[in-house]
Amino acid sequence: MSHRERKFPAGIEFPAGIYEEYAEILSPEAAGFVAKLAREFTPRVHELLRRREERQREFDAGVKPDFLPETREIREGDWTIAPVPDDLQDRRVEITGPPDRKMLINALNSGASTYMTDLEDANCPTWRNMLESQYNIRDAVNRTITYDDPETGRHYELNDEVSTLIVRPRGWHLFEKHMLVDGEQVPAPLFDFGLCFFHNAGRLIEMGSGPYYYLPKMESHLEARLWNDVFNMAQDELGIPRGTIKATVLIETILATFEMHEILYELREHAAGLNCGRWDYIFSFIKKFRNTDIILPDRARITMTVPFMRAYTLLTIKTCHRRGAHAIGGMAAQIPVKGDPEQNEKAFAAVRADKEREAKDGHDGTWVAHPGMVQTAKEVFDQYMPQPNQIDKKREDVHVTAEDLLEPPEGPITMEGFRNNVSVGVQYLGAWLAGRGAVPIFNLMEDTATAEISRAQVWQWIHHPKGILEDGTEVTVDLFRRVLAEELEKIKNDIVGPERFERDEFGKAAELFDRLSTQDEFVEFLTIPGYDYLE
Ligand SMILES: CC(=O)SCCNC(=O)CCNC(=O)[C@H](O)C(C)(C)COP(=O)(O)OP(=O)(O)OC[C@H]1O[C@@H](n2cnc3c(N)ncnc32)[C@H](O)[C@@H]1OP(=O)(O)O
Ligand SMILES: O=CC(=O)O
Ligand SMILES: [Mg+2]
Repeated sequence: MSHRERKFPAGIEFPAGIYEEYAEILSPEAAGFVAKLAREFTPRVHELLRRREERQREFDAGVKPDFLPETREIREGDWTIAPVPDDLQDRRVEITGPPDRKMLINALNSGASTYMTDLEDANCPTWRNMLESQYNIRDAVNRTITYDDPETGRHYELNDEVSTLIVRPRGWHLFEKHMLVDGEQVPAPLFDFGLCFFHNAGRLIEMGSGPYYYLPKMESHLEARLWNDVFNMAQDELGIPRGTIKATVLIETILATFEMHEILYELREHAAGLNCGRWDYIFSFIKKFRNTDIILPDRARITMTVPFMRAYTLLTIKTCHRRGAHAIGGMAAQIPVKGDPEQNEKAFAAVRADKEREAKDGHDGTWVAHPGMVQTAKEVFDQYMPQPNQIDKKREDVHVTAEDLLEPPEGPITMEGFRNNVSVGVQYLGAWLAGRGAVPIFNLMEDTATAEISRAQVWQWIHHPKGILEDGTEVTVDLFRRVLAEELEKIKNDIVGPERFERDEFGKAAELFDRLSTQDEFVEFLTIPGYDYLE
């Protein structure tokens, strides 16, 4: 039946229609469920986004974030989160990736403890991608997913033992323009979570697992409260007991770091831990303080061992363990390097070192971007964490102040760093506009969060009086445009080749990157203007 003949509850529209092959995903019942969530919660989403703008105005005026006086009792009180199910107890290696059919199968078969399938940083939100992802996830949950690669002839299917599935919906700042409820775009997280929960929660529970999520890019405990209310309503609607959903929150904004106890408290019936989303965290740090004195050096110098990043991860571990929650580490961007044994060895050594630091610090697990890295991360955690998790390592020796969290690392801005940001930024946008949300660039995994760092630095260095290269050259719009033109030539001739250069629409990517970098107002998320370019 075509979607036009199907009867949707009043007030629901799909302005671009529905691809017939994914029609079951947007059944009238599923769409009605999403619409209920949207009617109930859309006004609160807008209110919380306005609050983000207000706080930004405060930072622009010189106010520094701090721990909240009004929630002191929560920080000082003795409470823990509700127990987590067995299949979330041991999370030593978590693989992530977009819900592409082949990658879903490969990730679930990878030997990682869990797999976070990503509708967010690793995914480009075209209408087709959003529906196909839901379709693929549903097939994976039902264990019916298969894939036959037309290029290699290889057949893919799930092993008997697979990783525990966790889904990451988009963040509160995005709206799904292809579904309207009473004329308003549906908040993207409600669309993603709503469909996923509606189609899969019952089956997951039947199979002895549960509806598990990762929640991205939150900036306050009030945003966590909103998620908690969404979960309660969703569970009530489907007759699933409250507390069945388990959600891990990414601490990946500088503001969320000041409210970690509060976030866990709001979600205490549904919380499954916190994760150090390091790439968005760096982006958020640059973004929030862009109009202040704080300016960060080259992206390559902002490592996990600089003091403010260490302060953040150690405080996350201490906070989680006090509340009986898992503290998951983050993503090292290195992936296996094909055809270059020396670079390959370096990539593995970098991942090993990163995971060793995390395991020794007390993290209860970590992220990898590629199946080839699962074994390395597992070996490290097996060595330092023979038990399922190390929540009993309370890290009471850790003392982190607001000043520690806000101390920017020293270091130069170099021409090499500037060029790298320009090249990575435009290469990523080229891929993203062509529908791919995660790509290898210069032997590193790049996704929305890492690309945001590159383009935010370019904007800040152009607009900030301290945006001066170590050789004394001032970073200006003219310099940016010259470097962009030169980097585009290199990309076309030496990196992707003229054919992919055309196909991936580098013309549009350069136009968008120029806009993001040179316009006076900083764009909050590149995906917002980027979305206007998608069908
Ligand atoms: C900041 C953050 O938010 S981090 C979390 C979000 N980011 C991510 O999840 C990125 C995940 N990683 C990826 O998407 C990919 O690894 C990329 C794009 C970086 C590289 O992918 P490719 O170029 O395809 O890598 P490569 O060619 O080495 O892949 C080899 C095999 O591993 C598979 N593979 C690679 N990465 C993954 C993954 N993350 N999950 C599942 N399978 C994967 C490929 O599909 C391929 O399978 P095949 O041998 O059956 O054909
Ligand atoms: O989502 C993870 C991050 O590092 O950003
Ligand atoms: Mg992120």
